[in-house]
Amino acid sequence: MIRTLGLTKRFGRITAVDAVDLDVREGDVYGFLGANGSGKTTTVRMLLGLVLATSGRMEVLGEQMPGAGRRVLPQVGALVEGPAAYPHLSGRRNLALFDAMGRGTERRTRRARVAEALERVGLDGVDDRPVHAYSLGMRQRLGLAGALLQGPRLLVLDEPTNGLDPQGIHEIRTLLLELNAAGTTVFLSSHLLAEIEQLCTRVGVLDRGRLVVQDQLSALQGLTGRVEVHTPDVARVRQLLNGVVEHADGERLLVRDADPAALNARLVGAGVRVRELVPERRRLEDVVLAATSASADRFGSDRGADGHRAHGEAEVLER
Ligand SMILES: Nc1ncnc2c1ncn2[C@@H]1O[C@H](COP(=O)(O)OP(=O)(O)OP(=O)(O)O)[C@@H](O)[C@H]1O
Repeated sequence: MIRTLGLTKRFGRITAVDAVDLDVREGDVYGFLGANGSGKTTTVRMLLGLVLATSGRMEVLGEQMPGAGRRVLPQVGALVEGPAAYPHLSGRRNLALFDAMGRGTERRTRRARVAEALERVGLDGVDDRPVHAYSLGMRQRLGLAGALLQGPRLLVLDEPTNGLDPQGIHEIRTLLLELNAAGTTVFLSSHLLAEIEQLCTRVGVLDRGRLVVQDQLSALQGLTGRVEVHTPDVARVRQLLNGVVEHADGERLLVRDADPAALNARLVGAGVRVRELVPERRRLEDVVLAATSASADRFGSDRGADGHRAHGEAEVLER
């Protein structure tokens, strides 16, 4: 759905986007993650033909961009930072104008299209208020409604939950998952790890303009080769598994063992009361922080208890 090769954008001496190779596949909910200033918005703007690339190639829906923009963009719903609207007009009126500007949109069905888009984003009850009376969250929803008008094959959203309260974030997340289940590919940028983790199937991470990670979320959250065991019989487990208990925190132990079933059988066989036993998975946060060391603090979290680098693969990709 989106492929770029060596996509680069320079603003004078600043390289905002540096040789990025994006690979967004049909059916993905692709999370484009990066700290503030890492180049997300600039990339999104290039994909939509709003900014010209300095160098590199881009394909959207299988066609070369920006050349094929007239054919491609009507099939792409977009929400880029700070959606614009006429403040003195209602949300409904704004959407009708927006729809009228779209290519080949049928006038006869406009009213129904606008009503459906307003309903989808939960604005149908307040649609006659002028937009200047909208909260930031309502404006964001209106922008999203605009992106949905044409029933797009691909949605490109720059920080779609910006300014929304937790309830609003939950509603947008549900909406995006519904749209995706109905066949829409979603590409969204965010600086929020938790948002990406809850929503996305595939993840790309930008660090100072460079794509340092790109993989399926499930692969990034791969097994660590450790098993987390919760038990009141901590001393007994330590005695039984001499040397492979790597970490203990109260009744929670981390055991170096790649076979949870065998471990469980051994512990239970020895009379240990096992409350919970799960294979440990890498956290997206650790993968991202390992790959973006210089900007770690900008994601607003620490490196974890032992400060370790989580994953060799991410280190290879690191500059
Ligand atoms: N029009 C411009 N002129 C000069 N520099 C720019 C321009 N647009 C962006 N930049 C610079 O390019 C870099 C990347 O900016 P960009 O807005 O793409 O990042 P971002 O990841 O979207 O950040 P944010 O989350 O804060 O929106 C920044 O250093 C920014 O200052």
